[in-house]
Amino acid sequence: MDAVIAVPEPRNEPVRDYAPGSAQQASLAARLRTLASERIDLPMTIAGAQRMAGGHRIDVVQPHRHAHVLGVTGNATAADAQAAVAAAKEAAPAWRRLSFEDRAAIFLRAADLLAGTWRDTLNAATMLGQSKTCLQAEIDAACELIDFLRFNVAFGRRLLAEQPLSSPGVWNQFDHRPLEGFVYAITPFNFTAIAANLPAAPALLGNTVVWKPGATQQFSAHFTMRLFEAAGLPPGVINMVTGDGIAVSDVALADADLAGIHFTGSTRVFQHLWKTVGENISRYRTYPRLVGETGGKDFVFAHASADADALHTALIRGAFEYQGQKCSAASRAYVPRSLWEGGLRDRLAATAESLTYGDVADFGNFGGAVIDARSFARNSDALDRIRKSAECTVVAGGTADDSEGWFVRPTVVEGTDPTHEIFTTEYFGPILGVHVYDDARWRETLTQAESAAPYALTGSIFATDRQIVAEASESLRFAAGNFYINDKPTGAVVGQQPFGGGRASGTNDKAGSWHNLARWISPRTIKETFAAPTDHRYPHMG
Ligand SMILES: NC(=O)c1ccc[n+]([C@@H]2O[C@H](COP(=O)([O-])OP(=O)(O)OC[C@H]3O[C@@H](n4cnc5c(N)ncnc54)[C@H](O)[C@@H]3O)[C@@H](O)[C@H]2O)c1
Ligand SMILES: N[C@@H](CCC=O)C(=O)O
Repeated sequence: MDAVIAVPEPRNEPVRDYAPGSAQQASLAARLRTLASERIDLPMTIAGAQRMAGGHRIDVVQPHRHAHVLGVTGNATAADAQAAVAAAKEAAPAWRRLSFEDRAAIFLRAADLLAGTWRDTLNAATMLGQSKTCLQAEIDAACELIDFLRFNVAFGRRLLAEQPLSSPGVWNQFDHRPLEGFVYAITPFNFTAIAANLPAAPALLGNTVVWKPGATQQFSAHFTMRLFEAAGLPPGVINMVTGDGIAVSDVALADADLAGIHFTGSTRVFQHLWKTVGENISRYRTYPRLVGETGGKDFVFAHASADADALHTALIRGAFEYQGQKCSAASRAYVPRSLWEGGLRDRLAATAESLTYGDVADFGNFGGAVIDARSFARNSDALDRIRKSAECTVVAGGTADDSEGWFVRPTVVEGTDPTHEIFTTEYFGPILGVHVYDDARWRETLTQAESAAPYALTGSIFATDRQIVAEASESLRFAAGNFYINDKPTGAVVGQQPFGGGRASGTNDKAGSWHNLARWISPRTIKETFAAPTDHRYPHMG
């Protein structure tokens, strides 16, 4: 078709509230019961074919009831990885020849399916496999993923429209090529939407992908792959391999056609991948694009002029929603003594103690369990150290129990030393460190907080005094890629707060924005001259 096609104008997907007695809650509860009653195979998908990975078997369980196995997956071997890389290469020519509109239609259809008949399935899988409450699943597996799919099409269309100037007699064009080679997408356990977006965004722009989800997210990743297929994704465009990824990296990072890594996860793993690419740099046909969004130690800085009610709610939601397992979670707070001793400490402690963590299929619970035994050990070991530390006072929580699920209680710790590990280390659990400062020392405290941790992902300032807001915003300019004024540091919405951070938090390529999509194209500049010169001599030569 000869036309410049407009794409549908995206709007953020409305969030359902699943109120008690609603048809929405009843329908989701029914899907939860069905998925929990089955024990399914969680295979790889390579060139459109499903088969179990060749390595050892891994049980995928409900974190809040770890004896309950939802499905069984396998660890991908080097042979599995080679098959996935080969399938991505094989599918590439036909996929990149399809028009942008044809590719976009597949992902727009996936968004519509997810907004409709697939919504309960992906939400229920995310609740059971990742221990999210219905609201936390809804804002992730439904709304954020629908938004990624729809907004990326609009951002992609805008990128393709970007063309160079042409002077008289010349026509200059950008050919927005996909990368030359395959993209390796490696995704974290904590967001179903991120896991889906990391392979989908490069694929939209004509790349083919090897996707390695986190093993503990494999239950919802399985249904995400089925959703893409239902939307018409051709075989080989996204090839999903399962397990820990070690053998997959051995193969993919050594391949001459590795064109990019799209990673979200811990800083440690991303640095390992980057170093390996560096060691292999002379093997590659082209320099691989390295996009990684990684860890955080996200802060809330409160000034004495802050609204105490808003601050209290932001700390509770920011630190303890999804058990503190958002990369954006508030895990360190700086609070003036007047507010802390004026009631905030007691209120925060009482609310934290009242939060119910339990089975997420019980819609009355505020949260669930942390993801696995490794996370439980990391958090309970930290609590042991905190309890023994002379610089720390546990104000709420401080306990953990893994007898049925990997439960860590919402914990508030007052710390006198702002260089203590509670202000510098990412625990990825429900532990909030609070440093209480003398009101007059807010500026020194702000300066210390700015670089207390190596990360720079999210952060908030709470103040009603505009001078303070302006000064803090300037002083903290490089301390967070997503900065919030009088709001919690979590809950970024696609198209509204493009997400990502700097320093040890990543390459800040802003998932769900044109900035990220630009990393998955390699423009070719074409100059055509209509009346080419036919005399090599210049006028100044006489
Ligand atoms: N900045 C962001 O946008 C963002 C978003 C979500 C999560 N995170 C971060 O992710 C972390 C939590 O997620 P996680 O526990 O899944 O992270 P992780 O780093 O443990 O794992 C991430 C992925 O890397 C894989 N992996 C590990 N070693 C590998 C290797 N050698 N080769 C290939 N794959 C390998 C894992 O299996 C998983 O799929 C936290 O640090 C959190 O801050 C960041
Ligand atoms: N984008 C999410 C966090 C993603 C990381 O886990 C938020 O803004 O809360």
